[in-house]
Amino acid sequence: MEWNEILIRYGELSLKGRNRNVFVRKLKNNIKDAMRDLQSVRLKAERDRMFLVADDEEDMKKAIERLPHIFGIQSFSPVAKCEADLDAIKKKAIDVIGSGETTGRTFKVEIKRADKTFPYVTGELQQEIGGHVLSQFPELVVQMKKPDILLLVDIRKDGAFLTSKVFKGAGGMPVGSNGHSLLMLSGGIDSPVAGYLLMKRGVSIDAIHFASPPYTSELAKRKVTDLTEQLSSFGASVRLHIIPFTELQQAIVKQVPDNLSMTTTRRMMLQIADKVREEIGALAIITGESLGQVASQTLDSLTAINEVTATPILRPLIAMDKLEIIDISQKIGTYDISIRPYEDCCTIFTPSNPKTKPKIEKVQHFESFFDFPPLIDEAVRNRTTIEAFEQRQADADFSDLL
Ligand SMILES: Nc1ncnc2c1ncn2[C@@H]1O[C@H](COP(=O)(O)OP(=O)(O)OP(=O)(O)O)[C@@H](O)[C@H]1O
Repeated sequence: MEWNEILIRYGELSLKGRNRNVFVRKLKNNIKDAMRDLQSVRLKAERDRMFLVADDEEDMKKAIERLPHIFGIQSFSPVAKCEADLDAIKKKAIDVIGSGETTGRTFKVEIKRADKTFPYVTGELQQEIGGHVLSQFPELVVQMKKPDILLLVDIRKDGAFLTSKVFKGAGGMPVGSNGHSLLMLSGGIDSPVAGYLLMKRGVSIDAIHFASPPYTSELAKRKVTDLTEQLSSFGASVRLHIIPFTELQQAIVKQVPDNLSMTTTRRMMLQIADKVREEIGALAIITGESLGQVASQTLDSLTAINEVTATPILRPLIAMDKLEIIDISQKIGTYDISIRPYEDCCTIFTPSNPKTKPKIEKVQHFESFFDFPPLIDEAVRNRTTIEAFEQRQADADFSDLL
């Protein structure tokens, strides 16, 4: 079956009143971005829906594969086009219905006649087309309420457009329509899920990762770049900042008693993240923390860690169970990357008996014997930023075509 265009429905976007133009524009850009290598793809945005047109059949197939990942789309339907002529419509209706399962299904035809000059009234058309479909697929049963197959026939000036399949979109809001944040991305299971959930609410992200070579390997870094790439498939590219953290971790191990070193490590990470956040103009920091999961994630620990900044810390997983988090990570394709067995900087320096109720004054006391701020600034300065996922140039080259 050859589809000529895809009808894209916005869902939540339609609730957004005054902001809707901004949302639609963002969504359009994100779709363009995801399709930038598909030369024949064009987009037409209307008030409450968008059409993706592709002349090339392969491009159309790829577009159908990619659309379910893009936030802000509620559902989409591939559409077949024919001449606005009753016989042509009847013929096309058979192709469209025949492209899916018909056994044991209920069915209904719905007509939309934007072209009022078309020489049949809606009731007549419904009967003609419905009768023809039933003569070819006698197994179908007509049902007016909630049919399994709804054949939509939209008659416009430039032709008739038929569709019968509705694919579920990713929902949520277009990435970038709700501000920018910095995700602390560890390489574990949780933080990629945290990033995904905020992206789903329309937040665009940069990611920051703390690496401690030679204690952490190139393969551990690769894991994080792969996670970043996977997150980039949800509607907007993610830039990754890799922080050299070895010197600071060694200083922490020397200066701070074993049972408080995890708290200090987190406080240092957060201060570095906060400086990077400021430099890139992000408004909040996202982490994959979930209450009670490990010693550094008790309310007391989170309070002691949080004390170093007034920046909002978004913790979308805070009340989730590990199994719920794993379930999402499997669905979004990050789980298999996260379970690769390479050590994270925190795992290697993990103390044997970290305090679950660290006292802020004690932590501050031990930190005061060493001049940490210069090391923090140096780590921020010496970061490596991977822009590979942005492909801004590619976007710019392609934008004229859309
Ligand atoms: N090396 C790191 N680089 C960047 N962020 C980190 C790093 N280690 C930890 N974090 C951040 O701190 C959060 C808590 O980390 P921790 O290791 O305590 O928990 P976790 O539940 O194992 O999280 P994850 O599964 O994301 O590693 C992480 O979700 C992440 O946001």
